[in-house]
Amino acid sequence: MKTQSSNVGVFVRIRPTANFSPDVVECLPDGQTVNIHPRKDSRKPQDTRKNHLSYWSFRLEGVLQAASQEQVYARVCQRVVLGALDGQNGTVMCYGQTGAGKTFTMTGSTESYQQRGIIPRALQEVFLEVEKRTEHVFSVHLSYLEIYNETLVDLLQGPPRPCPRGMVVMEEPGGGVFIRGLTLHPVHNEEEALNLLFESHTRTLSDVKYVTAKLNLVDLAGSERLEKTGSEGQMLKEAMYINKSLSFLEQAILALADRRRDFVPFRQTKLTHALKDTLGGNCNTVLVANIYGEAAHMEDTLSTLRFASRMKCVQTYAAVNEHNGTAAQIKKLKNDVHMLREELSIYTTLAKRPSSPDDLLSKAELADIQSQVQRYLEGSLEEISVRT
Ligand SMILES: Nc1ncnc2c1ncn2[C@@H]1O[C@H](COP(=O)(O)OP(=O)(O)OP(=O)(O)O)[C@@H](O)[C@H]1O
Repeated sequence: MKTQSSNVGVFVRIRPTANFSPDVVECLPDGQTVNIHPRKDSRKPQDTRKNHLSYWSFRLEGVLQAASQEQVYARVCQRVVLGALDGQNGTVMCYGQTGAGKTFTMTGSTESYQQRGIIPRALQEVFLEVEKRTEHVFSVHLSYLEIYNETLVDLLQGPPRPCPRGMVVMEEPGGGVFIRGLTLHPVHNEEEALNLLFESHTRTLSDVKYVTAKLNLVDLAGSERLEKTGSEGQMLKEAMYINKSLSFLEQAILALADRRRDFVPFRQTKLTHALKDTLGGNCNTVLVANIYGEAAHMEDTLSTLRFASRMKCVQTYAAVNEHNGTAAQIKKLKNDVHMLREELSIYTTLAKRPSSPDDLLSKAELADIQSQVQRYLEGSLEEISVRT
């Protein structure tokens, strides 16, 4: 399997607001660096120490300031979608404080067509590509999962009809994950698929191999610190769960970014468990860190950018998920049968016995050979032994 190793692509997108503070959030002309300068507090004495860090600098793959939805899609998501159509898993994820523009980036606004976000654009691109790539047959499936207070919720399952065994994050051999019980809906065009997350599978007819890929489009909950939310009751419970899963996400990312750590705590929450192959696994992963460019939000902006720079150190290993199709398996079995027949005829020739095994072998011997052949084809027997 051809594996491509790369670091998570990290972008920062600044929500355009009336009170943008260029003296606090400084975007360098390289289009990749954002410097955060602490606000000058006139009540505090100025720090005159030499070498005192006077600002924080973050270098990312791109700083998206005043970028249109089209530009954001092209920079952040297009290559991930095209990778998925070639058989590589992909994830695009938005992280940031409440109101900083995660949903706007991921889903977009319904106000105008130009304002549509990554999900509808990705769906459009998938179906345009499916039409273009006529040499392949594609099947696209879509599911929509919400993780709410550590409970997995299938948003496409209609009226409450929970999966009899409940939904569970399951690990596959090879490090992948899937959600058992999450419904996969076949979709045939953009309209059927809009506003939903999706999984795409491609199957090649002419070739004997086919590839599969899943594409995760993730809108995370707001990342602000709990004490700031000032919530009570159910809202407090929600905020606590959000805080818990985002801090476990941060722990997993810290462990992944540290090459000396050989254990990564993925199973602590549903979020990190479900994103296991996205973070450090077989996946092309991109993060958009959504921030406000306002002085009043500097603390949250800093914590979002710190998270983003840790994410930058995480390496993933995207591989084309190639499988042998049923046709290939049938062809292989036919070949095996052919080879076995030839082998058998060589044995009989060598023993100068009549060419038909029926003349040579007793019923029990024949049954034994047939059973050996069957087990050989199934892979449970390495060698066939024939009496000569
Ligand atoms: N780049 C942008 N251009 C125009 N409007 C934006 C942009 N980013 C965000 N907004 C607007 O700001 C508001 C808040 O954005 P959004 O709902 O996307 O925040 P969020 O980060 O998803 O918040 P939450 O954590 O509550 O889900 C929305 O009205 C959205 O339309």
